[in-house]
Amino acid sequence: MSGGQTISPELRAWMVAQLAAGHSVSALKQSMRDAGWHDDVADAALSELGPLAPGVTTAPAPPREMPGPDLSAAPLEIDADGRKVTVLQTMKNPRVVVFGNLLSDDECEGLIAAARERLARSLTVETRTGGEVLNIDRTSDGMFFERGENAIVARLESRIASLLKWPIEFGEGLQILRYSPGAQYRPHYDYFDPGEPGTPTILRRGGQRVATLVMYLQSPEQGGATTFPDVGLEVAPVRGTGVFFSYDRPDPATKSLHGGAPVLSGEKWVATKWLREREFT
Ligand SMILES: O=C(O)CCC(=O)C(=O)O
Ligand SMILES: [Fe+2]
Repeated sequence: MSGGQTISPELRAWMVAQLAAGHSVSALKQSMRDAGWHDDVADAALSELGPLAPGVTTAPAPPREMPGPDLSAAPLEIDADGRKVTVLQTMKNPRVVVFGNLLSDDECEGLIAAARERLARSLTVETRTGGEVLNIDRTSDGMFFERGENAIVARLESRIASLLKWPIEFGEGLQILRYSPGAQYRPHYDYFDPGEPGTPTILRRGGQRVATLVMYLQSPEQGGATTFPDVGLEVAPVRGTGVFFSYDRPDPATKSLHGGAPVLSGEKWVATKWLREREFT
């Protein structure tokens, strides 16, 4: 692209006015994205504004530290707190790593057994009170464990911290989801949408989510892959394995859009660990 010709005088005036009115660069970018601009074009337009908007830097933020396994020596196996976790597949953009031998069968069964009672209870409560709006985007049943709530959860959390080199305290409690036939989780981002009014409140508990580890506790018979529609990737939901993905900013450009494809037969159970920027309180 040739420099300096991206924006019309009208657009320039609008951008300057938005910034002068106190709107953030990211809000401006979101408006441009909503209007159909591609991120790289919006970035180029914003960088042209530089001299007109003193104090506003549009230079890319320095690379931040991110959770993730150390793959610098291309290991086939990683010792994670005493367990030999295998590296089955990796992708750079989006950042995706598929792990094998992440959990034992006993651990998978233990988590399911502990979650099952609570799922039953929470479903009863919901039906009785009519509370909790039915979410058509996610038709699985779910519950959360507290961090360190039982021995299996605690062991798994220290394994994850070692594997992904991220403090236990920066992780949310483990979420368990059960998908019956027909259930799915439509493609979504796990980070909190900066444009949503509730997001600043959510971010007070540990900042943004920066990575997700989905662990398969029970394979369905058919269906139920974890899909990454931007890159056409489908990860098979095989018990004991897991898929890790990270996103260094709350932006679709991370290509971290993902979902749980409909389960066609059998039941799929997953445990999800979300990692935050800071200590999650
Ligand atoms: O069930 C899956 O494969 C995906 C789960 C997921 O996206 C989530 O828990 O955020
Ligand atoms: Fe997700």
